[in-house]
Amino acid sequence: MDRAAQSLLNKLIRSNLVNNTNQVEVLQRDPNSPLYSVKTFEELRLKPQLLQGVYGMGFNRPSKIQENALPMMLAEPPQNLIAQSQSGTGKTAAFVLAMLSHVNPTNKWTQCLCISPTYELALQTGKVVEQMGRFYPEVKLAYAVRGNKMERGSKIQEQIVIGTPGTVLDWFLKLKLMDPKKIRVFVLDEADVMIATQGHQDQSIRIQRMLPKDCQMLLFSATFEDSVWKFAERIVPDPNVIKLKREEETLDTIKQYYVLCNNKEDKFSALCNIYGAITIAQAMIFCHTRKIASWLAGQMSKEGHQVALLSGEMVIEQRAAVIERFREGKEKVLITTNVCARGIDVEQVSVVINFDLPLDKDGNPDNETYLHRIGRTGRFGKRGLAINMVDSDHSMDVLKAIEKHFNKKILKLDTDDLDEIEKIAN
Ligand SMILES: Nc1ncnc2c1ncn2[C@@H]1O[C@H](COP(=O)(O)OP(=O)(O)OP(=O)(O)O)[C@@H](O)[C@H]1O
Repeated sequence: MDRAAQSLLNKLIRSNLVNNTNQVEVLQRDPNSPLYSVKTFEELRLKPQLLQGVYGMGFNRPSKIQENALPMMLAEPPQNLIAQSQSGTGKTAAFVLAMLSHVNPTNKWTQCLCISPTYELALQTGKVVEQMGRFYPEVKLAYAVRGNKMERGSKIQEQIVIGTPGTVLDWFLKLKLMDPKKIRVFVLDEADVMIATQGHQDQSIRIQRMLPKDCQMLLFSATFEDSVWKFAERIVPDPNVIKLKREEETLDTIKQYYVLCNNKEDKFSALCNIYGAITIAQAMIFCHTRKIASWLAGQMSKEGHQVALLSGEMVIEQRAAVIERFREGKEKVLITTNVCARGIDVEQVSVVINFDLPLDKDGNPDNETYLHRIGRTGRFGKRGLAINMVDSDHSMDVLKAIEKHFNKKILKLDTDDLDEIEKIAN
């Protein structure tokens, strides 16, 4: 699954703010100006209509990233900002609030422009604008996305435009629907997804160059590799920078076991043996390929074990529905592949089963994915259980390598010893 699809999926399944106790790191453009952060939305002196919108969305107080980002974004004169924090920490809500605050509704032209990597992501952001601006109906929103046919030369009256880079360029240059010189706030969302497409990267830079020097530039990203950082610096001159430090994932509270099997069928029977024990809580089962995942799901169902399958063949909406059912506890066991499950946080998962051990594309042990998979159990001090299925000398080597890498013992488990398993699962 590509990054844009992953990001969209994350948005569709997220029902609330990602729980976060991490520190925020702030690098100010002008270190002499006092650092200003807010603990309440009132302190921001938002327009009453917007404060109403914020509370209407069920937000009580600013999230970690919003505490620092909002005062900077709403400052006079406007400040440029690069903000990085993992998805679901409130970035979209923050820049939407900034756009809505800076708009002058009596001016019937585009003043705020936000670009997103895909059509679907642009629509998701638009929804947030609509929700948050619910009590501010004078402010209008237009979507610069493919399929939104516009007549050449007709001027856009909407104050906020959200779109994809190609269509935005067309609206500026070919169709002359808006005047780049009148843009006051420019937002580039999901920079890490944006640069995954070379064309988008070039288009974004072209757009940025057309904007006035004093236009406020804001850039957001969930990750911050060097390439994203380089791109960010080209888009945002003299930036303030806000980063959310990532939570360290550890394996301390997770008990790890392995089960010795001969082949895939053997692994399947071992799984059936422990099904009863693992369904005391919720479990995720990881397979190496879609094919194995659907085979396993089929076999489990035939045996009368209820399982859900999350697979790459499904469209985003179907995947979101499966994850939603799992999250609600309607499904106890979710069978999936690596790719599908990246970034999905389901807090109540307490058992992770590696039906296949994680390998990178060269077939070597993939420690990072291992941590990622089993790190989702044992969160917030809860205890977790990881069971690895080993079915060849090679997979035993992989297991040993993982054990060595994390310097944590992975114990042998006998799946015929039901008493033992019950004890562990409890
Ligand atoms: N201050 C807040 N209080 C409560 N909920 C909030 C707050 N800010 C945002 N949320 C909610 O948290 C969820 C994630 O927020 P948001 O989409 O803004 O995160 P994000 O960092 O932009 O994520 P992504 O990287 O996927 O774009 C949304 O459901 C949003 O409505």
